[in-house]
Amino acid sequence: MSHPRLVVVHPDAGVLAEAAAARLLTRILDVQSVRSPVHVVLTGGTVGIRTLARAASSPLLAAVDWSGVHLWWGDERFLPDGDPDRNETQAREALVDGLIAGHGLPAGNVHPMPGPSSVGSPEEGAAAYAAELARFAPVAAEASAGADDAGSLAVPAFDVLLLGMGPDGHVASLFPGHEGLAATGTTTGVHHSPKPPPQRVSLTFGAIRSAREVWVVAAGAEKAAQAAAALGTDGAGHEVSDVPAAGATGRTRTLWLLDAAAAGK
Ligand SMILES: O=C(O)[C@H](O)[C@@H](O)[C@H](O)[C@H](O)COP(=O)(O)O
Repeated sequence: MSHPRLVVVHPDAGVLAEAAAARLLTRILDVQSVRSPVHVVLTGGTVGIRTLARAASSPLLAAVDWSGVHLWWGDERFLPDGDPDRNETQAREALVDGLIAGHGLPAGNVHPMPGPSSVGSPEEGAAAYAAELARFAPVAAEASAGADDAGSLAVPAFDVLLLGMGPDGHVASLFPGHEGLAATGTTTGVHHSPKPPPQRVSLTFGAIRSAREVWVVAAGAEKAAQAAAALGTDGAGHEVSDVPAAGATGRTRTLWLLDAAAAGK
């Protein structure tokens, strides 16, 4: 990794979500002052969704030109459209549908990962999403810049990629010891997820690491051990296969936004 991770600790999960939301909106504003469109990857999980809900309540919301923003997902639970447990459903309820209804976000700029309502398997969903990602990929040269694995990755130039982290150190739907960790390309189907539901679709590490900035948001004492392991502050060496969050790095910046409990304080 060519740059250090920046760790910012907030007193509690509420302040963390508020600060992450403000940071996200400000980052979108900064990016769209120099380029458009802006590509943001959302995450599921309680902290990720709470961050979106706080963004929906922010006065900064109206400062963003949402017509030039595209929203993607880092992973999705392989559930029917509209299922309340889908990351997309929760994100739409928290923020996205309000952006479409009242802030000029084009519905076509929202790119959910397919589920069983439209494809037959997580693998089919992964393939369909890879094709959608490729539709928005910049020229191959830029797309491959900074990608870890050889060859260009056909994904948009993600400006901010949000990730939650599970107590086992998973990010997106890349779980310790799972085959998805080694997946090449941009997306992968996931089975036997230790976190329900068992079937999912996820970006690969290659797609995650292609992002300009990767932000990991985590709260709660149950995350402290894996956060320390991922950040290398527990004094032990850890393989990414054991602590997937350790492999979540951005091309220009990797930001860890924690509450005090997840920071072990
Ligand atoms: O589909 C999911 O569940 C998420 O994408 C997953 O990666 C989540 O972000 C982490 O499990 C953290 O979730 P919490 O913030 O709820 O602990």
